[in-house]
Amino acid sequence: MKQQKTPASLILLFGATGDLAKRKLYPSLYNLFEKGLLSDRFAVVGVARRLKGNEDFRNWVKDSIMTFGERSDQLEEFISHFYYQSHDVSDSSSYTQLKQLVDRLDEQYRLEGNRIFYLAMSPEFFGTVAGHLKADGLTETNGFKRLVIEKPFGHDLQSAIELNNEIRKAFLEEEIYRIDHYLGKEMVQNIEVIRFANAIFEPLWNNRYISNIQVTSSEILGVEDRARYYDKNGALRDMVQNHMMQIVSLLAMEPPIRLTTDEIRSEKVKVLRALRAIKPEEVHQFFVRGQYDQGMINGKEVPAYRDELNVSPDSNTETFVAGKLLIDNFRWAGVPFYIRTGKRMRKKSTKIVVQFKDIPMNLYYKNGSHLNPNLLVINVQPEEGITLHLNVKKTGQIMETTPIKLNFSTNSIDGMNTPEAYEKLLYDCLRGDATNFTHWDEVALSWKFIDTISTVWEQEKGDFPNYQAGSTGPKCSDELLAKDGFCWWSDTELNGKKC
Ligand SMILES: NC(=O)C1=CN([C@@H]2O[C@H](COP(=O)(O)OP(=O)(O)OC[C@H]3O[C@@H](n4cnc5c(N)ncnc54)[C@H](OP(=O)(O)O)[C@@H]3O)[C@@H](O)[C@H]2O)C=CC1
Ligand SMILES: O=C1O[C@H](COP(=O)(O)O)[C@@H](O)[C@H](O)[C@H]1O
Repeated sequence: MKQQKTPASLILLFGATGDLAKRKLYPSLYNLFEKGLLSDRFAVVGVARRLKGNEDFRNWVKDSIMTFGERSDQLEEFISHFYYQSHDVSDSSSYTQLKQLVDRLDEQYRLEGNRIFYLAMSPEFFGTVAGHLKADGLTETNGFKRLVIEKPFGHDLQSAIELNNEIRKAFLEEEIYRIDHYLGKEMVQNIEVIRFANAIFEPLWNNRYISNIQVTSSEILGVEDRARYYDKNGALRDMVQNHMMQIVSLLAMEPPIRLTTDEIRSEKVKVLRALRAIKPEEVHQFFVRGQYDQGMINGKEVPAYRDELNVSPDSNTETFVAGKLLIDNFRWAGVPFYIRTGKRMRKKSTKIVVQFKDIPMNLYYKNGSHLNPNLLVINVQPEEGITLHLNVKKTGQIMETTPIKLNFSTNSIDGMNTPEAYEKLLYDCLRGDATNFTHWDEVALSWKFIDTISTVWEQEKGDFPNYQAGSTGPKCSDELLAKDGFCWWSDTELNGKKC
């Protein structure tokens, strides 16, 4: 099917000089433009404080694309659609002027009143901006209006409810696009296709045949220059509440009756509703945490988390989380979903491993054959693809088995994938497809689950630091699986070492 062009639209980008806009949004929009997927009738208005005017802004965007994207001869034409307003979002008087600019561009580019409001700035401003957009008439338009909102969506359930109530005064739920960039990743989107387009997987996709599922997202990076945000949030809120729980929902959901936004979301929500709530006294049994110490990464010494800029020297913030989730429904009763994420780990890798149950009997034991469990590995990044681990006969005279891998890999276009994820999500949002954005019900249910864990962790001092930068995380993470008789399928194990 040929990809459709997006409808004529205006993108009003708050936080136009920020890191996210520069590294991800401009290169992604440019890719859409270059591929001919962006309507010729588009305009972008950037809002921030530090630049002076259109010219300054266009150079800024150009620089972003030349640094983080690919330059081509269409760049000048692309940036001619960019406009800027220097504006402090807490200053109520600036919105009238912004409305005039937006209305003028609407006419100039024949945008039919279609408006995307993208909030790529600190969450403390989300409510204020949404309120002004309505009060000052920017949301009064004949076309569509959509609010794209970045993470974090709240700090806990209560703050998320408050934020949601604020933005709902100006936008309907179906007009709100809550970004979870993992949902824009090629292989995360592929989970659904692997499951629902292959007769060999779906009949086995349940507690009769699967022993456990593991989702790992490890990063080499530390907190970089985001410590002010990160130290108040930690890995549980930064990665687990959103990305990891979204992946679990996609792995565990029932087949939707059709591939519409509502049907898919409704199945994901059912998974989150079936998630077994952890009681405060059970937190240690189900979740463990870590914080990195100094160590070596790629031959370079890196500091401990507590020595990073803007991190408190006695910080109790976790940079690593591993947990066990149980889904109490007919399909998944008794199957643990293990999740693990951490900063300053040995490798950048996001991977899902589905471990199938052992067959009832090993007929080949007499020749010393150890049968490895069958595994389906979904490589999300940096490699993209799937690997199926099977046992076959070792070539030769005796009936001996040997493990093999059937491998499908698609080389990722952008190495780390993230710009591509934003490109897909921007494209979806412009076309009004909210499937790969999180619904309020999903946000609320995942905060409800997470809140018990964070409350317990905040009340107790973590035994930190407890893992070296450049390692695979703290010992307690391995112990979490070992007590259930499993181990993490890291690269060494996947490459033949026994688990
Ligand atoms: N960076 C990333 O990789 C990711 C970021 N996010 C989320 O995206 C959002 C933006 O993050 P990021 O780009 O890193 O943040 P930055 O701190 O880099 O950028 C913040 C932006 O907001 C603008 N701004 C700040 N205060 C005001 C104000 N009072 N009035 C007008 N503009 C203001 C800044 O511009 P100026 O100073 O010129 O006014 C700047 O453009 C956050 O919610 C973050 O959690 C999510 C995932 C990844
Ligand atoms: O949302 C976030 O994700 C990134 C990791 O994203 P990836 O696409 O590189 O896997 C993480 O570094 C960041 O802390 C978090 O806010």
